[in-house]
Amino acid sequence: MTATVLDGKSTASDLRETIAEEVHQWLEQGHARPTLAAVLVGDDPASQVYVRNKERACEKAGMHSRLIRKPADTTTAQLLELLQELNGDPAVHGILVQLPLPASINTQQVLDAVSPLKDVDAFAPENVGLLVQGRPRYLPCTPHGVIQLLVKYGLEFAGKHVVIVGRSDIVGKPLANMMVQRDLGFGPQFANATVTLCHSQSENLAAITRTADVLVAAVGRPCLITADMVKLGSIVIDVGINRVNDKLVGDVDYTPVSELAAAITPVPGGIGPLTIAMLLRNTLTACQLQAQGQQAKQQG
Ligand SMILES: Nc1nc(=O)c2c([nH]1)NC[C@@H]1CN(c3ccc(C(=O)N[C@@H](CCC(=O)O)C(=O)O)cc3)C=[N+]21
Ligand SMILES: [Mg+2]
Repeated sequence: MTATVLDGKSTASDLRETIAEEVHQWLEQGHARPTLAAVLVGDDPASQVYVRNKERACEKAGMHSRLIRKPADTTTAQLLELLQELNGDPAVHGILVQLPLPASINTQQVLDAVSPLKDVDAFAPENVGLLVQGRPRYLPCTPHGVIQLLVKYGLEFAGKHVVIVGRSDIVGKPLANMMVQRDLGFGPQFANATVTLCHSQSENLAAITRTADVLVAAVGRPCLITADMVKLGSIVIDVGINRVNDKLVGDVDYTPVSELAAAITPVPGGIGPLTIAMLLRNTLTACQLQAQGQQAKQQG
């Protein structure tokens, strides 16, 4: 078997076009231009690339992006002050604090300072709770991208065994929460999974992953998923982004696994571009929610 390669790049491009049209209509109705503020601390080269991609994607979709660069020696207190300003700025709708932050910074404290209404990463406890309860305000960008790609290719997963490797707050945990729901708006066939969430302490990892109908790798370790860990005819989603000798690779040993799987995502060109498209979606949603809030206040 040779796997279908799931094209995240073209799927993301289609989604961005749809979002751009919605932004256009939104502006025609006389609303404010959706604006994302991205906070980048220090000079991590990978973060520079992501943030630049996000900026470019925003502009192409008709949104504003405001990049706020801070030196690596910025203090936690200074970031808290910056976030208070952005929270209070009515021209800023979405706020993203690019991770990882320098080790000297209290990351949790900084993330907690982002207003839940502007939290386009869906990291805030309130937004995580709403998602767990099946009534999300924002869908987390990378997990949302995974589901959008499965929807695009008609790869239904209701009742299937989805095995996620990696329990991060940015991918593994929220994706598990999404896939287990009854319906998040993609239809019940793109929900209702039987989800197993694995991590570094899981015993017999390969025995579990071999039972996966859909296997998601989200750890950040090259070649973590080898062919012996994959069921014939399964769907393999590689969320890993690793730089090896200046080359970008995922967490999956791609060539041997692609000979077993029915469908597989490449790296690059898989989930990464979808993450950015879903960030644009959340920025538009943020702008719409804040316009509603303003209207409610005026009607008081
Ligand atoms: N607050 C926060 N939110 C994030 O969503 C967030 C973050 N911090 N920190 C870092 C991770 C990683 N991430 C990626 C986004 C796009 C690509 C992407 O577009 N990748 C391209 C290749 C890009 C390249 O060439 O480096 C691809 O896979 O084809 C990758 C990774 C978002 N993250
Ligand atoms: Mg820290």
